Amino acid sequence: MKKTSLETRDLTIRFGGHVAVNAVSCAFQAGTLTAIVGPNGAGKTTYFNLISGQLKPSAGQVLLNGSDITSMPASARTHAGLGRAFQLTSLFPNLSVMENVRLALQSRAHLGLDLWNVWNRHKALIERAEQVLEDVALAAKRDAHAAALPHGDQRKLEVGLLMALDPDIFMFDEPTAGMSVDEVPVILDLIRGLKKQTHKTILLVEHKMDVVRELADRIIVLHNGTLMADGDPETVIASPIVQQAYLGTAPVEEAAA
Ligand SMILES: Nc1ncnc2c1ncn2[C@@H]1O[C@H](COP(=O)(O)OP(=O)(O)OP(=O)(O)O)[C@@H](O)[C@H]1O
Repeated sequence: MKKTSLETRDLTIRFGGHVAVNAVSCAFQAGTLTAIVGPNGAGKTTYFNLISGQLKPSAGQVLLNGSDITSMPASARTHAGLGRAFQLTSLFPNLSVMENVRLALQSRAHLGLDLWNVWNRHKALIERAEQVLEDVALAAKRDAHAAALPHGDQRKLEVGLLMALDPDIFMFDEPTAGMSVDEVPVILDLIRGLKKQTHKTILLVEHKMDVVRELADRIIVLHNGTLMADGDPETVIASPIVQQAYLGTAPVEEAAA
């Protein structure tokens, strides 16, 4: 039995009269990549925002390793091991690619004051930063300002920063959106690599069904903020709700009946 690392219980948020996430109860396990799918406006990003602490729920709870973190701020959740790729605009656009990765690594390492130790760890940190840049295929652009990178490279850097933080729980929100076809495999390879670390929990919001089909161990479907399906990829992809949402067959209400 795999260990539950993250759980939401009856998680709900209302914007005025609109219920964007509606009583979603779901447990996520270490060693499992769960894909979250659903039509545009289904509530996927809002659900992520509630988990990572960018939004406060109207009702319900978020639990991390069994502890209630519903009122914990986003930064404390990151320190507790919940990692999400953030938009670069909120990071350090005027620093180089390398400096951004080093800062992410440093914030994780909590360097102390023992100078010898600082030097040794500093060396290890530089090596690790080099590795992260290799992994996201940005080594050649290490000195470029983050803000000057083309969109696809910025997305790769976001993922690189997340890798540098090395959280227990990885949250990816459409990590390959807007990337060119030759950039996509870099990100998919990284996620494949993460899956081999069986103590990691991975959540992936993704529209591309071929990516979902290949990577997911489990799929959950959100529709109008409600959890509509949950199961192994084959079963969920074949379900009427997914067929309708992605392939435009019978209307959902009919299909779900
Ligand atoms: N801050 C907000 N204020 C009001 N309504 C919001 C807010 N954030 C999201 N919504 C609404 O909540 C619903 C869910 O939006 P969300 O972005 O979570 O959907 P999504 O499944 O991620 O969609 P997409 O696949 O298009 O990214 C939408 O109807 C959206 O308009």
